[in-house]
Formats: sequence, C-alpha cells, structure tokens
Amino acid sequence: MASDDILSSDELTLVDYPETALQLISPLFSVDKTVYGGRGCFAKSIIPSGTIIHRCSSPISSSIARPFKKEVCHYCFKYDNGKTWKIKRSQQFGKQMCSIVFCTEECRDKFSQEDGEGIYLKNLMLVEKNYLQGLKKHEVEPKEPKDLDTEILQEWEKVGSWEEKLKTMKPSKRESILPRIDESEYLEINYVIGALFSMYKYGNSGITSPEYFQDIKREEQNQFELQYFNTLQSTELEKVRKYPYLLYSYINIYKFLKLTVSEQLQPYINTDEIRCIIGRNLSNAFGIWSEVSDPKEDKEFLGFGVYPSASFFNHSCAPNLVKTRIGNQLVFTTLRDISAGEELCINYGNFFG
Ligand SMILES: C[S@@+](CC[C@H](N)C(=O)[O-])C[C@H]1O[C@@H](n2cnc3c(N)ncnc32)[C@H](O)[C@@H]1O
Repeated sequence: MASDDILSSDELTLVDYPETALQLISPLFSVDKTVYGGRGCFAKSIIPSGTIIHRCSSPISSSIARPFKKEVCHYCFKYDNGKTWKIKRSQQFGKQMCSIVFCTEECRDKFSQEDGEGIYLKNLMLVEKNYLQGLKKHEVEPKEPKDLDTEILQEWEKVGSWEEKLKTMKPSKRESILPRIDESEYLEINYVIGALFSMYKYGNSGITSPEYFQDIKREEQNQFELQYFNTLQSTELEKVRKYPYLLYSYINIYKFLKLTVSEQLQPYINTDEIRCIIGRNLSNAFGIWSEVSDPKEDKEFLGFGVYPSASFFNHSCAPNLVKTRIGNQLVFTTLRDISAGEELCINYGNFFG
C-alpha cells in the first residue's frame, strides 16, 4: 500500500526523515510519544482480536550463546534438544578450523546469499579464531571503577591514544595485545559484527519508496531496519552506572573488535558507534529461547536478536499483543479487540523480553 500522504516526492530519501520512516512500519499503528516518556505504538483505528499487526522477517543482527554454537541453526535459530547440526560454513586458520552451523542446506544457502561477498562469514570466523586465541592467555581479574563518571571519560579517551599507537604497530605485536574475551563478551561481539555488516551492506542506500514496511521486498525491508536501528535508544551509560565493571568489559570488546574485524568493516568502528550499538541491544534485544511443549519446563537462552521495526512496542503486564517467533521471524498478533488510539504493548517477560 502506498502512503503518498506521508512522503510524496520521489526525491526525498527516508534516511533524511527517520521520523517519517517510523510511520511506515505499519498502516495499523503509528509510533508516537508516550505520556511516560519515550515512544510507543498506537492503534490508528479499531483492530480486531487475532490480527497480525507486524511481521519482521529477520533480525538486523543476532548472536548465539557460545554453549549452543553447534546446536542452533545460524540462520533460522532451530534448536532440537541439543542435537548438533552438521551443515556448516567454515574457515581454516592454520590448524584451527572455525565454523557456524545450519539445520539444513536451505538455511546455509539463504545465509550465503544474504552475505553476498562473504564479509559477514569472514568476520564471524575471525572473531571465533581470535576468541580461541585469547583463551590461551591468562584470565584477567575484572576491574571495578572507583570514581565511575571520571573513569568513563578517561578510559574511553585512553582508547583513543591506544588506537593511535595501533596505527604504527607491527602485526605480530597487534596479535600479542589481543584481549582475552569471555563468553558474554563473545555473545556481544558477534551481535556487533552483524550490526556492522548491516551498516556496510545497507548504509549507503537511500530509501525513496514511500511504502509500508509490510509491502516492500525483503532487501528493502533490511534498509528500513537499519534506519530504525539508528533511531533506537541506547542505554549503555545507564547500564555501566548500574554495573560499573561493564566499563572495562566494553573497552575489552572495543579493542577486540578493532584488532579483529576485516578492512571492510573497519570504517564503521569508532568508540561512539560501538558504544551505541552495544547500548541499543541492552534495551531492545529479543531473547531467542528454546521452545518447550510444557510451559512448566525451563527454556534455554540460546541467544538474542535485534529487530528494530519491532522495538517500539513497550511493556505491559496486561499486554494486548503476543509475540511469536517462527524461525528467525517475529510475528505480533492482537490478543483482544483494540480501540483506536490504544497503545499496543507486549509483555517483555524474561530479561531480554
Ligand atoms: C524496546 S524499547 C521500547 C521503545 C522505547 N519506548 C522507545 O522510545 O524507543 C524498551 C524501552 O522502552 C521503555 N519502556 C518500555 N515499556 C515501558 C513501560 N511500560 N513504562 C516505561 N517505559 C517503558 C524502557 O525505557 C525500555 O528500556
């Protein structure tokens, strides 16, 4: 459905009008300010119970928790009670073989098709190799800042001078300063890689089509997703204030990324961008949980994905929407009849929502 009333000239690009792009997520709801601060989604007219109001075909980026690396399909997140998937994309580094796994050849091929030149795979493999390399180093005690606000500024400034030194450093020396990362940092880093890859792939495309998200092709949807991603709230500072040790963890992540990613993704790496990418995940990621037949059974946290166009639904303990994951898709359906102007909310449930 065209929405010429929202954007009428072909010469406009939505990159210049992020607020306009937000109104193209769905013809059924608008994204507006809430009375309690921030944005939310509001029904434009009466919506009957059982209506699918939004469908996201894939996350802008996702990350699989390390213990489930061989058991969760990298494309559709299928998990079958701990079964190891045998279909792989791999890269050999000397004696070290690094891989990601898929549940079917179809998923592997879809992944490869979306990756195009193979930049995403290459960077995931570099992360894997350097993660394993780092494990050979001694574990370092996590540092706790003492005067947090001063230290946040000072420590990130120090990263700037560290980067200057890096420019003249020999490759062997760079390898020796590669930080050891833990499993939670590994999870975060793989998500950052996906976000950087989206910036590389979709960052230069000006979207001119004034159509609703649901009516455009997958490739164009990804371009919209990147624009929505850029408008997401980052809560990096709030999180560091709550858990001060994260300051040093995020610096570790930054240094690891700077020393690891390929030349194609290097232009997107700077401290502000990486802090923002991390911060957007903190308040917007959707957990990828194993499916259980009995609700009393414990679900496994398999990883998480960021779906920017679905990130404007706020939380309610009495939600009027339910979120369902079908493979790597997220589908949002009304749980009851909705009145015009009513806010559409999901229940964030567990930690990641
Ligand atoms: C996924 S985002 C939702 C969209 C967000 N309100 C925005 O403006 O981008 C999650 C964040 O929204 C806010 N939020 C969600 N539900 C809320 C609620 N019921 N009351 C107040 N803030 C809420 C919190 O700041 C939370 O971290």
